[in-house]
Amino acid sequence: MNWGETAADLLVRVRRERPLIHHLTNLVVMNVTANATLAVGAAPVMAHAAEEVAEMARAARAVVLNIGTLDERWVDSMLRAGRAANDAGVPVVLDPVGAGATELRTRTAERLLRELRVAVLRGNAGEIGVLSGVGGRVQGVDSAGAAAGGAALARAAAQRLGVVAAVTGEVDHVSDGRRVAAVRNGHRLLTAVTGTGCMATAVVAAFVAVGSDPLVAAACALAYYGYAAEVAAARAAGPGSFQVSLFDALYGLTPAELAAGVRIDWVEGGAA
Ligand SMILES: Nc1ncnc2c1ncn2[C@@H]1O[C@H](COP(=O)(O)OP(=O)(O)O)[C@@H](O)[C@H]1O
Ligand SMILES: Cc1ncsc1CCOP(=O)(O)O
Ligand SMILES: [Mg+2]
Repeated sequence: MNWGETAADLLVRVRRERPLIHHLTNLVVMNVTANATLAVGAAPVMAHAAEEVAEMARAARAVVLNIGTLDERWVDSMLRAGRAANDAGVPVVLDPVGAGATELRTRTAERLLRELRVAVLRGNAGEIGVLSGVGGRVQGVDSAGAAAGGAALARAAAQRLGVVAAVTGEVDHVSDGRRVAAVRNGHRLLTAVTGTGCMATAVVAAFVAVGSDPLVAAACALAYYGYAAEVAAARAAGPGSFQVSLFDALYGLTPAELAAGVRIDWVEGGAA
């Protein structure tokens, strides 16, 4: 499989089709994830009201559920949106922000995974470690480590939870329970800006909206995002200018540049 060509094709499709991405997301990243969705070439809408989320989810090409600043009403809206998306065949992408840090977050992420069909679960190692049962620790919204490495963790999470699991970190690992891909793009400045995991999830949703294989779409999305971060870091003086440059790089990368910059390989199960 030629990962560079595949990622470039998916980027072209996002920009051509401009899929609507319905986000139920947190108060911290509401604006930056809408802008990341736009910079990729997709169309964001943020909608939380119980009265409208089912209708909006049915009209979308992907739904993002992000529990970063959850409360009871938002969880109810997430379940309604997720059920409508499942019924309409619209993929659901879950970001379990802070699962493992508090009971509420852990229980809510588990409930969403139990009651909905989640296409892609994107989280840090601690969050996925907790939710998969492999073991992990989470402090606030950050990973404090997991009981297994990324590849084993992604595979176990996918198998146990019935999802494509995308475990991010210095290297990202994406698995459907059989195949595991490693994504080696990225830059450490991503750890110096809040919301960069949530933005990664938004980019994954845009690629999953146009792709037929959620593992491949998620891996290509993370490579694109990580490569954009590499380009942005080269132009940045620190976290502030890096965040601005990241939007510019996501927007400005050409498919040919992406094809040349992608660093993905199969760790297990994929064709050569
Ligand atoms: N040490 C690192 N070096 C390079 N990229 C990283 C590093 N840590 C995380 N990233 C990247 O930052 C983004 C957010 O990942 P992560 O920090 O795991 O999520 P979260 O912000 O949800 O905890 C991902 O694109 C990931 O690849
Ligand atoms: C700081 C914070 N607190 C609640 S949500 C949030 C943003 C977390 O974003 P990310 O997981 O992408 O760093
Ligand atoms: Mg996060």
